[in-house]
Amino acid sequence: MRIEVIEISKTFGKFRALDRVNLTIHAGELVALLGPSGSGKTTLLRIIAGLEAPDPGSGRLLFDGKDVTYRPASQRGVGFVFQHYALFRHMTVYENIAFGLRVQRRRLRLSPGDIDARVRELLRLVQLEPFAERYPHQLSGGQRQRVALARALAIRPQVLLLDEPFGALDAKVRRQLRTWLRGLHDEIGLTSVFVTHDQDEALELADRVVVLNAGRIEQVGTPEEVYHQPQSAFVTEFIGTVNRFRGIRRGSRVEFGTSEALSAGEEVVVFVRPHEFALSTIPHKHAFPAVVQRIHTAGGLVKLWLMAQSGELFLAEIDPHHLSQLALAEGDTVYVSARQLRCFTEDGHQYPPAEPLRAAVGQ
Ligand SMILES: Nc1ncnc2c1ncn2[C@@H]1O[C@H](COP(=O)(O)OP(=O)(O)OP(=O)(O)O)[C@@H](O)[C@H]1O
Repeated sequence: MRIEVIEISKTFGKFRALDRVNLTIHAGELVALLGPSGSGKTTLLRIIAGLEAPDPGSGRLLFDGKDVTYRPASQRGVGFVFQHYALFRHMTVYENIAFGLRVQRRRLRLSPGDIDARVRELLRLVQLEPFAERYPHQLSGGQRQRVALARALAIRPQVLLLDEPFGALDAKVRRQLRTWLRGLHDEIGLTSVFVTHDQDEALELADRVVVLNAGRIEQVGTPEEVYHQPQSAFVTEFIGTVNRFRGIRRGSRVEFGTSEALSAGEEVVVFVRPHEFALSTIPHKHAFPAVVQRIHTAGGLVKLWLMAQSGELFLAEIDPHHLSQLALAEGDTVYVSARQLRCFTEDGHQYPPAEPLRAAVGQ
């Protein structure tokens, strides 16, 4: 099922939770809605579900080209899973999954034999066959969330909507369920949309990531695109770890990290990811000096907290072998250049790619 969101806005009182949102989700895609708290992720998901209506006359929602903007949720063929699994406590796993099938309109309702076959198939799909007769309180959080998924899938929806589906679970179970959900999505060929504020979850799981900020879409792209080619200062800072510097741009040259009075030019914001720095113990033209504040060696990469002469504290990551070559200790001076940087105007706009920046740093 292809989902098209066209110019949709949503206002609560005077507050605009969604501001003219446009988005196409292709059939079979797994898409993440990612953004900080209050950015409008849940509101957008609820509008797609039919649990919330967009502002009257504000826009349209199409499913496979058909206008469903005002179609009730029960007639959209969508399955939902929410953060708090909301299973029926007095029903077994089996009954929870069967519930949606038993209450379907008579015209659509399956025979008892077919309902049983469908529930058994779902129990197998979510790997809970041995737990069919248990009650929700006898299950772990991850198992309960899989029951919620089976229940959502029982009506054979073409669209699966998930709101922070793993939010209440611990990190290890979350990771397991993520991998499992990806497999399930591919196996049954659904179109799935899930809300998360966890960037790792979005980047690992989704085909495409929609980054929301204050009710607007900042960027839509594959995980690689939003990570490696962020199109705004917001996306650059929101996805992955990044250092932010004040800088001055003159043509294709950018200066930052220096205490010298910055030469005349346009004030810009410069972002460099920790692994994009090159460190040297020898001064050179494109490097600025910084003092090593702390060295953390636990983990695959060494983390170095450095202080530039400008007073800006920043993080560099290098491999342990490189650290031993540099023989750095806390308090030493190191010369820093950036292999790659991203540069934005003060109001968050990126320079057009037509004007490539030389990776020039320092004085
Ligand atoms: N029913 C409502 N009445 C008034 N304001 C609302 C309502 N629902 C949402 N909002 C407001 O709209 C904004 C967007 O809310 P939404 O739940 O979509 O954000 P979110 O990105 O999902 O956030 P979170 O990650 O915290 O769940 C928030 O500022 C929220 O307070």
